[in-house]
Formats: sequence, structure tokens, C-alpha cells
Amino acid sequence: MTVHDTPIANLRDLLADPDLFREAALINGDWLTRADLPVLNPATDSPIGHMPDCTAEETTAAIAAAEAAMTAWRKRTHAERADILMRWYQLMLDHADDLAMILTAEQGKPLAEAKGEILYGASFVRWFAEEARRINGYIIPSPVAGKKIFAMKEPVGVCAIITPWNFPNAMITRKVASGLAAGCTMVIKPSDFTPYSALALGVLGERAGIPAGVLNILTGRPEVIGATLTASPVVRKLSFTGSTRIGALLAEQCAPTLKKMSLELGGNAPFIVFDDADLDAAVEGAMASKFRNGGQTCVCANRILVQSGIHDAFVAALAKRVDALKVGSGMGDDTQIGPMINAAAIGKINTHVEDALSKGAQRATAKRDLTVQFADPMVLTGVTTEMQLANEETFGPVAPIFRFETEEEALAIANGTPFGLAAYFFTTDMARAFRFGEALDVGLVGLNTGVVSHAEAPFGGVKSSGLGREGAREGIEEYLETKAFHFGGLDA
Ligand SMILES: NC(=O)C1=CN([C@@H]2O[C@H](COP(=O)(O)OP(=O)(O)OC[C@H]3O[C@@H](n4cnc5c(N)ncnc54)[C@H](O)[C@@H]3O)[C@@H](O)[C@H]2O)C=CC1
Ligand SMILES: O=C(O)[C@H](O)CS(=O)(=O)O
Repeated sequence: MTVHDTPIANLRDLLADPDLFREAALINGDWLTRADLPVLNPATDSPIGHMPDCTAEETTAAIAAAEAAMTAWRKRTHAERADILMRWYQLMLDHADDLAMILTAEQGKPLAEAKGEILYGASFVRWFAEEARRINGYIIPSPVAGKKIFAMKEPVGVCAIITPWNFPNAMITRKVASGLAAGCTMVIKPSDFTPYSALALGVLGERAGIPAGVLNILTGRPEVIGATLTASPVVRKLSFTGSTRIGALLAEQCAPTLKKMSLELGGNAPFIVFDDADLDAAVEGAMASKFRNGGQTCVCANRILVQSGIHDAFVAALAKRVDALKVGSGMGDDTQIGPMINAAAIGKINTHVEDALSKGAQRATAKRDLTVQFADPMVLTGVTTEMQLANEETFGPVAPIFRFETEEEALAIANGTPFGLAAYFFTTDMARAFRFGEALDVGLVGLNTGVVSHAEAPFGGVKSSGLGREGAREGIEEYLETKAFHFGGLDA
């Protein structure tokens, strides 16, 4: 049997290092193996394993372990933390195939995309290993005699990390590597749909030398674990990636203890093609931005706006590419679009498509006959702002095309939602490039590209798309406090 025919129930048999597959939680260096709740293969809805249903008491124990580990971890030199992170990075590369297999088994994305995510996730570990050695404070010339003033960068403390199912490896490393580099300790709650990628990272973290208690990983019902994490005064920071609805709920729960917060939330990215765009580049960019992870990405193009002069040529070219997409199990050799994460995701996609068709949109691609776990990649034309998918994140492989006439009209539509994460536009007019790019009310702009995700660049949104930035130089500041140290009594 070839690998993609092998039932996922035998996941350990598919791994070169079966020890990476843990059906456990990690608290203070102890692996608690319990088969409380199933974890499903999204392609078949059959179990691939189980996970513990961690209790409020176990969450409290993880917080206490992180607090106890904080003293020694923050005392490590920046160079020592950097070395441990570089070992973690190398171990991720050495085990990339196994990490990708685990990721595809629980999340469903094609293996090739999963491997790409592992390398993307590892790039954050390398980036913050390098950043760890540049956490410099600064000395301030005192305005009065006899005093020296130091601005010192110190770790925030115990951090709660809550991550989504769509990038179950990279969303962990983008947060955790930054916090570890800063000298913080962590309690991680991965999505209950995709716990195993986080747990495999925990195994490799131990091997890299991350001490017991520094990295704790809890699995189970999110509301139980979340309530304890957000209420604890010991937890000084929350970093969350997920829906705006849950992000706002967690922010409300954190308010009584005034935690430092990083929120990377929902998006509704406009993808705008002007008449003077390079058609091939625009189609390539739309494929990259719209269909990455089957459209289950917060920076995916959610609305495609095409100027009248290029509209028909663009629709024809895009529809041809979408019709050719291979839909199937992520384990399939040539799969390009895997299953959606769950029935709720499929339901939201179907609701958006049916609403659009009922309000006059038309299919520009052929309808596929798929099982319930899969969404039909499609192009819809004649889309208007009256339709649900224009105002909500579809999070699926649906490319809705709006026709527009003027730059002003496109900008009004682009900025006309509560979200402000990513936006893309294609033009060869350099004056428009700066004028329009600066006018977009978002945190991430792609000009003549559909990819805006690199560890080196700040990642985050404005308005209802979140707070703070991850990656880049800004990312580590989210895990640091600045202490002004006034050194007096220095009069000669
Ligand atoms: N901005 C982004 O990157 C993402 C956006 N989304 C959006 O959210 C929609 C729903 O996707 P979900 O995975 O259901 O996102 P979600 O926001 O419900 O889940 C994200 C994380 O929050 C946790 N969570 C959920 N309720 C919680 C609670 N009461 N307390 C503590 N933690 C809680 C989940 O277990 C998961 O770890 C998607 O359709 C998409 O529109 C989802 C994932 C990522
Ligand atoms: O949550 C997401 O969808 C990710 O932040 C998108 S990316 O950083 O992997 O592009």
C-alpha cells in the first residue's frame, strides 16, 4: 500500500520517529498520556488518536510549573537561550517529514504544503534565536547631575499561548520562539482539532534542551483551559491567533488581570486587479493567496476585485486554473486542495456560496462531486457587497469576483469592512502603487504578490483583525517589558 492509502489510524507506523506522536499533555516535564477525547482525520472523520481532556486543576499546575521555571530560565544568558533555540530549529529540520505527516494527518492540508509550513515554522525559531542576542536596552543621558538612567528589557513572565488549527506548527513557533528568546515561560493550548503538531514540537523542545516547566502543553476543551489561563494573575501575557469572536472573548476574560496581549484575528482580504496589471502575475498571485491551505488562512484573498477592462480575461484564466485543481486526501501524492477542518467549516462555506448564488452570483467553474469533508474549489462572478461572503471570512476555496470601474470605488470596497489584516493589489503603475498601498487600511499589503508571510516581516492587523505584530523586530517586544532604572547618588 502506498502511504496515502494507509489508514491514518496507523499514524505511528508512518513515522520514522514514532516517539514524536504523543497522545498526552506536557506539564512540568511530565507527559500525561490519557485517551479522553478523540482527534479526527478531517478527510474521513475517523479517529487518528486521542488526547487528554485537561482539567482546570491541571491547567493551574501547568501555570505553577511555568512560574517555578521562570527564575532559572530568565537567568540563562541570551546566548544560551539562542543556542537552545538553534538546536530546536535544527531538530525541526531533521524531523521535517515526520512533522509534516503528523500535521497533514490532523489538519488535512496536502503533505507538500505541510512540509512548507514546517520550514516556515522553523524559520521563526531561527529568527528568534538570532533576535535573542539583540535584546539590548539603552542608557539615557540624565537630565540631572548625579544620576544614570538605564532602560532595561526584561521578560514579561508566564505566557498563555492559544493557537488555531489552520497552521498548527507555525502559529506555535511564531509565538513560542519569540517568548522563549525573551526569557519567558509558556503554557500552550493548541486547537483541540490539531494537538499533535504542538506536542511533537514539545518532544523536540525537550531534546533541544528546553528545561522542564518552561514549555507546557495542555489539550482538551478550550473553554475549560482558557477560563483558568485568562483568570490567573500569574499569567502576565496572552498571545492568541484565531477568530475575532474568540479573540474578543479572551480579551474580556483577561481584562480583570490586565494582561499584555497579542491578538492575530480574522481577516477579509481584498485582492484587487487593475486594468494595467500583468495578467499572468495576477492569476498566479490569486492562486497563491486564495487557495493556500484550501483557503483556510487568515490572509487569504476573501474578495477579488477586478477592473472592467481586464475582468473577462482574468476570470477566464483563473477559472481554468481552479478547474484544474486536484482535490483529495492530504496524503495523496498530487493533492492540491485537502479536506476542510470540520463540518462547521464546510457549513459556513456552503452557506456563503448558497447565499451568493441566491443573490445573483454565477459559477464560472465546473461543479465537482465530493464527499462531505471536502469543499468544491470555485470561482463565482457577479458578486456584490450585499452578499454574506463579502462581509465575512469564508475560510474556504471560494474565489468571489467583484467587477469595479474606478480606483476610488475599489478602495471604498477594500476598506469597507471591520477587518484590516491583509490586502493585495496588482498594477504596473508605480504612482498608483504608492498612492493605493498607503490608502489601504490594513497591516499587510501585497503589491504584485500573493504572499505576505515571512518571519522577517511584521505580521498583524488593524481594526477587528487584532493587536500587535509577530515576527520581525517587533515580535520580541511583545514578550518584553521595559524597566527604567534610575541610578542616583552618583554625585562626585
Ligand atoms: N485569524 C486566523 O488566523 C484564524 C481565523 N479563524 C477564523 O475563526 C473561524 C473559526 O475557526 P476556529 O478554529 O473555530 O477559531 P477559534 O477562534 O474558535 O479557535 C482558535 C483557538 O481558540 C480556542 N478557543 C475557542 N474557544 C475558546 C474559549 N472559549 N477559550 C479559550 N480558547 C478558545 C480554540 O480551541 C483554538 O485553539 C474560522 O472560520 C475563521 O474565520 C480561525 C483560525 C485562524
Ligand atoms: O493564522 C493564519 O492564517 C496565519 O497567520 C497565516 S500565515 O502567517 O501562515 O500566513
